[in-house]
Amino acid sequence: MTTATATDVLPLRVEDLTVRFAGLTALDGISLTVEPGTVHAVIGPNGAGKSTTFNVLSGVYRATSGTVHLGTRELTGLPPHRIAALGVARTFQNLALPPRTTVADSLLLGRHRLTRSGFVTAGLRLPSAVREERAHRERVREIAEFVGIGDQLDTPTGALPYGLQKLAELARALCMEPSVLLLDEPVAGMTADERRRTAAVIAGVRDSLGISIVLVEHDMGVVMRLADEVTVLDFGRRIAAGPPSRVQNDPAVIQAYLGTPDTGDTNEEATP
Ligand SMILES: Nc1ncnc2c1ncn2[C@@H]1O[C@H](COP(=O)(O)OP(=O)(O)OP(=O)(O)O)[C@@H](O)[C@H]1O
Repeated sequence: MTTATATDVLPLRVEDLTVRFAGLTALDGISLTVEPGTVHAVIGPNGAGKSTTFNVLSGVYRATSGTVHLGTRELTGLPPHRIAALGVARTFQNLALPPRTTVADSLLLGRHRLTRSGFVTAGLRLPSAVREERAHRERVREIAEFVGIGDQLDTPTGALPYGLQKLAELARALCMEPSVLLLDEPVAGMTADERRRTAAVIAGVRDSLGISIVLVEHDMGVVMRLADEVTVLDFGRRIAAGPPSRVQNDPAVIQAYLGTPDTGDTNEEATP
């Protein structure tokens, strides 16, 4: 499987990002840098602003102020398809693959922006279009094998177990040949086995492909094992940042997850 080289992957820089919705400040001056080839987790209690961060990075929401750059290229304000074309791919919290389409064809959809033959040449089955499609199918097979679903290429995605559907979605994002991958709760709803398997694939995407990953995830075990760097949000503000071991023991983070001691509002499972 082809790998990205250090020069292909640029840092993703978020600077002083603020997003307001009709009086509510969802993000309040957030800054973070995703270094090339690292996993950067964005965590925080419900409503902290994680999804809003993702939606700005992928162009779904517009920033009220602040900037996002990939290397020197400004992404702020670009529409989602332009951001994707610049190499920032995302997966969704909920399954988004067409259930009756085979895994192979679903992954081919991910290669749409890399397809050069127009649909007339493809429709006429010109040799150039046939060659191009064969090359894309070969790459789809490689990527499917990389995430461990190579023997499911002819299966309709809807017939796969849940964990494999999520991996197919990750594979579709990889089919865009991104340099940055935004993963929105990639292990949510999975069994322990599926979580382990998916975490290993994500580590492989970083270690073997050199792709940078922004990870929003509630499963603290997965975050602490995978992340090189963690940014913690609470009520739209960055309350801590650093390597997992440091963030895990930060009193502000513990307090944000547990609630203030005098409210008695505790949630042991969510403790980082
Ligand atoms: N489109 C929107 N319109 C209005 N308010 C929004 C919108 N999107 C998010 N918000 C608000 O912004 C705040 C941050 O929400 P966000 O979804 O980013 O949090 P989150 O950390 O992803 O939470 P969760 O873990 O529950 O998914 C919340 O108060 C939310 O209600």
